[in-house]
Amino acid sequence: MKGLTGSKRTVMDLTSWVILPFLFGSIGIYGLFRLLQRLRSSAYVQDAVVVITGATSGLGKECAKVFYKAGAQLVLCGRNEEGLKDLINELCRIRSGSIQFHKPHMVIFDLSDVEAVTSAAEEILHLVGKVDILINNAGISYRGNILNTKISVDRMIMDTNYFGPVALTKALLPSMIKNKRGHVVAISSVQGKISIPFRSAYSASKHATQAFFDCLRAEMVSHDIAVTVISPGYIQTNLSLNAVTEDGSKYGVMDKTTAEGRSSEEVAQIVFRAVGERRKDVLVAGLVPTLAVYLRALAPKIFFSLMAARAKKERKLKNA
Ligand SMILES: NC(=O)C1=CN([C@@H]2O[C@H](COP(=O)(O)OP(=O)(O)OC[C@H]3O[C@@H](n4cnc5c(N)ncnc54)[C@H](OP(=O)(O)O)[C@@H]3O)[C@@H](O)[C@H]2O)C=CC1
Ligand SMILES: CCCCCCCCCCCCCCCC(=O)OCC(=O)COP(=O)(O)O
Repeated sequence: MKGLTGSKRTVMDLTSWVILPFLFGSIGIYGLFRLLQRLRSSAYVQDAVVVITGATSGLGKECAKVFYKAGAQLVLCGRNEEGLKDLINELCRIRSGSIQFHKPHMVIFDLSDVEAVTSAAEEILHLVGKVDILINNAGISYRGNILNTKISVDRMIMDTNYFGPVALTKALLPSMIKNKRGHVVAISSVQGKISIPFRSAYSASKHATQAFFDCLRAEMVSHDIAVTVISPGYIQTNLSLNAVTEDGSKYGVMDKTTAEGRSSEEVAQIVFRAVGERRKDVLVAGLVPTLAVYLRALAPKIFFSLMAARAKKERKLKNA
């Protein structure tokens, strides 16, 4: 320390005795906090009966893998029997460490058919007796101009993305309440918080989803049933390929936005953590979509002008 001036020595003393211990201490406490949170999440999911809709592809399939590896008893739902069988075979090939795995069940039904949904709920309860966590993930997107879109297309999107999950949730809630344990998850979208041009039916279905499950959360507090709404931005899945157009035909294009989205593995991990932490509302988006959500709430006039400009630009590109 010879040759150091008094003020330099004070700065060094402050760094070694106050700032560094505080920094390392904080990192250590944060690390411990995260570890405890992870252990709590794992304990919450282990041996829990988890129903996942839309498990045949994309985010649903990845959620199935994450929850299976955490020891959940899965009920995988979808329309495609072969796809579900392949997934079950893939899961059963995963080697177990210390966690006891459960062989998944599958239930096949079309979410856009409310009667089929009600029978499926009965089948689920018959198979596993109870449901601890319901993940309403299945969904379909849309591309089109409101003026040219058949009302049957609007209905089909609402049936699949809104009425189907609502019917399934209503059919399973009484058993959750009876068991005094339950958690309902809705996979919505950034488009459940803001509407963008040429997505009317999809965006409307996701806004309705947000509203319904926000209401459910409040009504279920007295029954101790948790409700989580997750609103992701673009994810690399088949969503745009499977989207429907104005006349109900398949869009069949892998959009650049979808291809450049987050990986479904990453989003499935976020879903897992959000469920384990009993989060209420989770926006999984980058800076621009997040700012757009705030802009819609705080300065709607600016947001509407931006959307009008976006519609004009997209229309021009289409007609070019
Ligand atoms: N990809 C993205 O950019 C984003 C996706 N999301 C949401 O994530 C969720 C999952 O979509 P994602 O994985 O991306 O897309 P995918 O198209 O890859 O998966 C959609 C799943 O929903 C199922 N499904 C569709 N229609 C029905 C129906 N009528 N009855 C039963 N199941 C049906 C599909 O089953 P089948 O194999 O039978 O067609 C499939 O398993 C959706 O709710 C979507 O809105 C939210 C934000 C962004
Ligand atoms: C203060 C600066 C604010 C800047 C705001 C600018 C407004 C920019 C608009 C951003 C729009 C983001 C849209 C994101 C949409 C999205 O992530 O959707 C997820 C999906 O569900 C995808 O479905 P799709 O079928 O549309 O591929």
